Amino acid sequence: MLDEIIDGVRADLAERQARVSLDELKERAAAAPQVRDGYAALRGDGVGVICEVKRSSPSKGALAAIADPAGLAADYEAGGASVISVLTEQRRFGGSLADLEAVRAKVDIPVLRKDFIVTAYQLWEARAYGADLALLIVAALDQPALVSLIERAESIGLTPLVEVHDEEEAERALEAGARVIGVNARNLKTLKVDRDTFERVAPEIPADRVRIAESGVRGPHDLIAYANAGADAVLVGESLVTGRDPKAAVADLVAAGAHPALRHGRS
Ligand SMILES: O=C(O)c1ccccc1NCC(=O)[C@H](O)[C@H](O)COP(=O)(O)O
Repeated sequence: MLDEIIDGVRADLAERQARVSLDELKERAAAAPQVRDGYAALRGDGVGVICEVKRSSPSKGALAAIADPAGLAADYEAGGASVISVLTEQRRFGGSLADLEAVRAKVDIPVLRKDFIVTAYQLWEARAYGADLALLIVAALDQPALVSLIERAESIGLTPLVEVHDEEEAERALEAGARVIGVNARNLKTLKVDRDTFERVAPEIPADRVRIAESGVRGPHDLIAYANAGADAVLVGESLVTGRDPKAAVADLVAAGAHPALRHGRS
C-alpha cells in the first residue's frame, strides 16, 4: 500500500514541480508566517493532543466532507489541541496544500504537514504554506534520505515528526537524530490498527525525545492507555472527524491527559 500511495504522491509532485520552481517556493516560504516551535508545543505538562484534518483514508474510504478545514481546526484549538495535523495528500486522503494554508491562517498553535514526504521540495512546500512540523515516514525513506530530510527540515525551521512502526524503524529514527518520534499503530501493509504497537516500540525511544502514539484513539480511554505506556502526545484523526462535537471531544481528551495520576512519558 505504501508504495502505491508514494507512486501517486510522486506523480502529483512532478506536476507541481513543473508549475512552481524551487526558487519561487523559497520566496513564498520567506514570506510565510513565522514558524512556531513544534517541539515545545509537545513538551507541555499534560499529554499533548494532535488533532487531524482527515477527509478520507485508504483503510476507511470517505470519513467526513470537511467543507471548512480551518473552522474544524479552530474548534480543535478551542478544545485545547496542542498541534493541528493537516493531511495534504490528495488522492487517498482528499487533502491539499490549500487546506494547510487555510488552517495556518486560522489557528495560533503549530501545524503539521502530514503527507508522504520524499524530497526536500515537499519540505519547502510545507514551510511555504505555513507548516511548523513535517512528517517523515521511516518506511518510505532509505537511511541517507531520512538523515538528509531531517537535517533539511530543521535547517528551514520545521520540526520533523519521524514516524515508525516497529523497533527496527525506531532505531533508524534515533540513529538519524530524530527528536520527535511517532509510533503509528496502523500497519502499512494490512492497514489494521494494533494499539499494542506503541507499548512494544516506546521502550526503544529515550524519554528525552517526544514520543507520540498515532492512530486508533477512540476516546479518553485510549489516550490514557497510550499515556500509561509512555506517550507524551497522541495523534487523533478518525474519531474526531466522524464525531458530533469535535471541540468537546478534544476537550475530553485534553482533560484526561491532564490528570495528575497519569503516568506518561515525562512523569
Ligand atoms: O488512515 C489510513 O488508512 C492510512 C493508511 C495508510 C497510511 C496512513 C494512513 N493514515 C495516516 C495516519 O497516520 C492517521 O491519519 C493518523 O495517525 C490518525 O489515525 P486515526 O485516528 O486512526 O484516524
